Amino acid sequence: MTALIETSGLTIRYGGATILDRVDLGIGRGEIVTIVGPNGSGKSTLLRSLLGGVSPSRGTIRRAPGLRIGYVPQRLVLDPTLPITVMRFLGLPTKVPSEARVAALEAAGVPGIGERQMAALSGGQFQRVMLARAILEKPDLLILDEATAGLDQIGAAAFYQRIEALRTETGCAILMVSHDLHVVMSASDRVICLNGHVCCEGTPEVVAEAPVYRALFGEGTKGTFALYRHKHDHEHDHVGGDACSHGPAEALPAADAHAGRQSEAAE
Ligand SMILES: Nc1ncnc2c1ncn2[C@@H]1O[C@H](COP(=O)(O)OP(=O)(O)OP(=O)(O)O)[C@@H](O)[C@H]1O
Repeated sequence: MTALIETSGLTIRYGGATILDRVDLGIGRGEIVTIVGPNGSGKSTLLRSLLGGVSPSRGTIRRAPGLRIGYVPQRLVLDPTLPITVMRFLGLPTKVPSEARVAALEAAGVPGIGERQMAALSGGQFQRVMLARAILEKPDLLILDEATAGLDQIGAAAFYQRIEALRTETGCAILMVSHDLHVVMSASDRVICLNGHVCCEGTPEVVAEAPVYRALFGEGTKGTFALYRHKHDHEHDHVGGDACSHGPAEALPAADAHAGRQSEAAE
């Protein structure tokens, strides 16, 4: 299986500053990948470059032909005085049949709020509407930039649960930036720790134990993730599961983990 999107030696410079340095990354079909990293480590820049908004200074980004990407931004500020219903919002900027908009709201876990005013939504409902908007793209890859920022723990857990269900229902891959180093969705097949370059990657458990992750985030996180979990009544195809075979001290070589995943995922 080839990756949906793949970067090779991706380097982004703004002026004289190197923001991303030779990042190699690949997202396979149906994978859930979470990016963590300190403020200013280049997470949003990486997403922007994958979305095509920033051109590489060096290196390449390869997208599978016809790749459809849905994007849930970090925040979208709407004029609170603007009277616009959820249904109308979902019809902008391109006209979408109302049945599709209703179905997207259902898939996002907020059926029946179509006639509500956007300005009257709670933070969690607003993010679900943004998710519905991304779902309308029928994405192969859903990219979320700190989509649970501002949600409380229960709201974030419910949001993650919906994301995981979406992957199961549609088979789309998920790439998300987590705003909270303590809380990473446990369904992540892979966590990538970014600090201008890929520091380490692997399953959430492996990254949480990686010395480089602990060195980067220190005692502030007690060196661990508080993983969001919920009961599973089904099995996941953990394409990144090869990283489990590495002991904690072996979680450093990001490129190796990626290569292992690629070969395991090969059909
Ligand atoms: N358009 C730009 N021009 C110049 N510098 C930029 C630009 N966009 C981002 N940067 C710089 O690139 C670095 C990485 O920013 P980025 O927003 O990608 O980090 P981040 O990891 O998403 O941060 P945060 O966790 O705070 O959201 C920062 O130092 C930022 O100031």
